[in-house]
Amino acid sequence: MSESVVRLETEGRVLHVVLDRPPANALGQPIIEGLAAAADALESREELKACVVSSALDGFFAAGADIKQMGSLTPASFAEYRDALRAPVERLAACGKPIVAAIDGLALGGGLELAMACTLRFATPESKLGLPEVKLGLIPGAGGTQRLPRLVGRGRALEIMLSGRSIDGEEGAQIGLVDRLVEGDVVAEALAYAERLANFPASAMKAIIDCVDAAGLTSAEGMALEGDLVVEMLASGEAGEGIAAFLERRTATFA
Ligand SMILES: CCCCCCCCCCCCC[C@H](O)CC(=O)SCCNC(=O)CCNC(=O)[C@H](O)C(C)(C)COP(=O)(O)OP(=O)(O)OC[C@H]1O[C@@H](n2cnc3c(N)ncnc32)[C@H](O)[C@@H]1OP(=O)(O)O
Repeated sequence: MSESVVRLETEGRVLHVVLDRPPANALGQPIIEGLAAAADALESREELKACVVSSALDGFFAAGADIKQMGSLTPASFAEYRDALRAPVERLAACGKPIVAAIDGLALGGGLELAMACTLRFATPESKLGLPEVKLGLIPGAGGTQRLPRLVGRGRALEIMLSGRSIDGEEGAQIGLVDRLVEGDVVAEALAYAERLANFPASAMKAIIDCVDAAGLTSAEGMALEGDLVVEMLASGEAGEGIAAFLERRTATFA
């Protein structure tokens, strides 16, 4: 099932990971499995030297964790899926090969967290990026509270996560969340960039990434705290109201 919603296409020495789970690339089990398969390929196939992650869906990169499946989860199963989603995302972040997220549309919640786990983000000006978990009574739980501050600074990260607002690609490029603003075909540009990188030694590219990230885009303590608190939020009645409101297409009312 996962191979149909996450296509792994080899283009020379570049792995092109295409998310294709209508209607919004919600990060449910099939996509989680597909991302794990992508991490397997990057870790095991030496000939693959770079990667692009894109979406086959018009208007969506990925709209985040699957809210439709969230409402039925207990805190224990939510924690299980938190770890199931985090695992491939962190493996991609740690694979030592450059990964470009090619964003043309909505990258929200876990969708943006996936993009932030990539080495670079290329986006169109009209793309929308955000961590709206607070609107559901949740918090980002797949590394967003760790990576966003290190990419854009503490203040901007807090302003974005506390408000749950989305920013467009232009603003993303201004604050350092988007590394290349692309008018037109962002996937083609990302693939062309990745193909250029694939001509360089894998060891040198890994060394550059390792040195830049030596200070870490995440900390073990921070990831542990985020992981515990996202489950705590789900266990609170607030997240139940947030999830129900989304499913009932109404505005949530929090205490
Ligand atoms: C079995 C696996 C369990 C899966 C749960 C995993 C739990 C583990 C999580 C722990 C880690 C946390 C990870 C992360 O930090 C948490 C999150 O990502 S929470 C979700 C954050 N994202 C959002 O809040 C966005 C919600 N969506 C919207 O606000 C809007 O849909 C939109 C994206 C702005 C688009 O709006 P519109 O253009 O008006 O379109 P619609 O609203 O009608 O949406 C179209 C269609 O897509 C469905 N959809 C959109 N987003 C999601 C989603 N996140 N999950 C599931 N489905 C989604 C929407 O319901 C519509 O479907 P349709 O009604 O047409 O069938």
